[in-house]
Amino acid sequence: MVMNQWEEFLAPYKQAIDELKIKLKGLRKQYESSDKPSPIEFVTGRVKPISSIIDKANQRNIPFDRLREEMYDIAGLRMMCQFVDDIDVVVELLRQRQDFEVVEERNYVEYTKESGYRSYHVIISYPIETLHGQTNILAEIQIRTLAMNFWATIEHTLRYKYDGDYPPEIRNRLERAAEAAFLLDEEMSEIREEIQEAQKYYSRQKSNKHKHD
Ligand SMILES: Nc1nc2c(ncn2[C@@H]2O[C@H](COP(=O)(O)OP(=O)(O)OP(=O)(O)O)[C@@H](O)[C@H]2O)c(=O)[nH]1
Ligand SMILES: Nc1ncnc2c1ncn2[C@@H]1O[C@H](COP(=O)(O)OP(=O)(O)OP(=O)(O)O)[C@@H](O)[C@H]1O
Repeated sequence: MVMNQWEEFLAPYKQAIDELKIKLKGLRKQYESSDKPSPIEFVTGRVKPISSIIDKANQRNIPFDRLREEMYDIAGLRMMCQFVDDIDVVVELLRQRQDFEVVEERNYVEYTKESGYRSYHVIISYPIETLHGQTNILAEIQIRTLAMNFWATIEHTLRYKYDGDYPPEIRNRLERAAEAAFLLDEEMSEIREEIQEAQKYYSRQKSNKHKHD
């Protein structure tokens, strides 16, 4: 594919990411204006870089004319949560939406990957309105806690450096870090109510202060 063919191919994915970021960030805003604590801490999204699409297509033998059907992470979003239990709440919110359809779920929270990776993945089919009519694209939403995200971000960077083939010392440290992230999530869950009371108190103080400013 030449450059403007890529641009044309990626346009609906860019549009999907722009729309979905607004929609999913909107969920957090709705929680903020209610008195319920938000299960969503923050949302990010990206369109997969062209070089990464080409590498993955080559590794998996995916012909370019099958990319829309077979590569489901060209549009990718992440929803970060404070607590492990929030992940289920977010997944349920996604399942109940009318503006897209959940086509697959992968539970790497319960079934941790061998690398130590934990996250809940939801693949959706999302309708995009274009000049040529409606088209459905696949997008991947990764839902994870802040601790899971910290580990995965560091591991992703190292994976690039070592091409997934870690020296034993690094492998060992990554395993211990995954264990530490797991324990951190457990500890935070134990003091969840305490934390949420404090957050409620803090946001009440903040809004009182604004009223008096
Ligand atoms: N940092 C990190 N991220 C991972 C790992 N495994 C999966 N992911 C993330 O999850 C995405 C999808 O992973 P999977 O559900 O395993 O999909 P897959 O097609 O079997 O494998 P990938 O080649 O990793 O896309 C990846 O593109 C990464 O963003 C991991 O071990 N470490
Ligand atoms: N679903 C997602 N939401 C937000 N960011 C993502 C998502 N998936 C990957 N990213 C980020 O996008 C950047 C480029 O990702 P890229 O697609 O090359 O990585 P990857 O997910 O590891 O890919 P691959 O599956 O091809 O190994 C990285 O910083 C990665 O962390």
